[in-house]
Amino acid sequence: MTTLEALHLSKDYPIRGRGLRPQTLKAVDDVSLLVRPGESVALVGESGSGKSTIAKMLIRLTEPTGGDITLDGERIPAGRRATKRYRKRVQMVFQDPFSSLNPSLPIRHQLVRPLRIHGIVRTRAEEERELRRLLDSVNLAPASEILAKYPHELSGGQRQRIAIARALAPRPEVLIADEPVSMLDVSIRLEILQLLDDLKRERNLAVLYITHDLATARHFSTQIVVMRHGRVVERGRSADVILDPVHPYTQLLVRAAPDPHSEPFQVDPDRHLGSPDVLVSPSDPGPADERHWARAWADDAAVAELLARV
Ligand SMILES: Nc1ncnc2c1ncn2[C@@H]1O[C@H](COP(=O)(O)OP(=O)(O)OP(=O)(O)O)[C@@H](O)[C@H]1O
Repeated sequence: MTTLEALHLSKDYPIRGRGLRPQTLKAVDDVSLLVRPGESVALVGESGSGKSTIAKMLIRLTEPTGGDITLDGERIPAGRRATKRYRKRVQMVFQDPFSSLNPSLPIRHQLVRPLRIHGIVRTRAEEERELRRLLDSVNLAPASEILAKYPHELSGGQRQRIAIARALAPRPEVLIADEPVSMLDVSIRLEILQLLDDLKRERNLAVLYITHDLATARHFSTQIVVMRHGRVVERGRSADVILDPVHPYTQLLVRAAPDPHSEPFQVDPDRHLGSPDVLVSPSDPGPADERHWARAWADDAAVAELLARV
């Protein structure tokens, strides 16, 4: 199975400065990461710290300014074919299931496409079998009903399950999950994170989990990497980073995190996750306004469309 490694990754964006001279923003500055099979690494940090830029570089949507990305120690050559082979192995789950699925296509179409593009199925019979297997793996049933639906006919949680099934379709070895539950209702966030965790174990996936949420980062990840202003300020075993943070910024994040022991946190009573800190704060940002959806749709849909093609 596959280990994903980022070595001294950096990304500069040109920005308009005050003077005439062009300036650059170091969105990511010398970041190294290692994600092993069967392991989840959480990338945490405040908004603008560079987490999504790292995800975009790792899925090869953005070219790094410097550094390398390797799979099992091998650098990925440039070019469309190599990118397609890479994306068969490294898949992404986006933040917003309301926008990452094409609203005008039935679910069947959205799942069949990656199966065909990556040569997973050859015959109609194989296609049907694989579609059912995919839906089964994300706990969605009955298959024939779900496959005939359009995204707007599904709930947010169901849509994110479909997005996860689509990411699993090429049978990837690495999954990048960029804030996979932050747009969902608080009541279903844990279910989706638990699903990702189960899939990681069953399929020995290497998972990079990008989040603002320290509690779920700790519970669902082996390692936590803390970013600030494009740089890694602290990393280590999840429990160590949360319980004994060394860097003042991590200490601040931990102090600012909602207290999982105080009301009104919610937990799914049917799940015994073994840790009181796997709770979700209802004060987290919920669904945003209409304009936000429109903007988010434009972004995520374009990216998901691009990934489906290559
Ligand atoms: N295409 C771009 N052009 C210029 N600047 C960009 C671009 N994309 C991101 N940035 C800047 O890079 C920095 C890092 O952004 P990034 O989206 O990676 O942060 P983030 O940690 O993922 O934030 P969030 O949690 O809000 O998604 C920010 O200052 C952002 O404004």
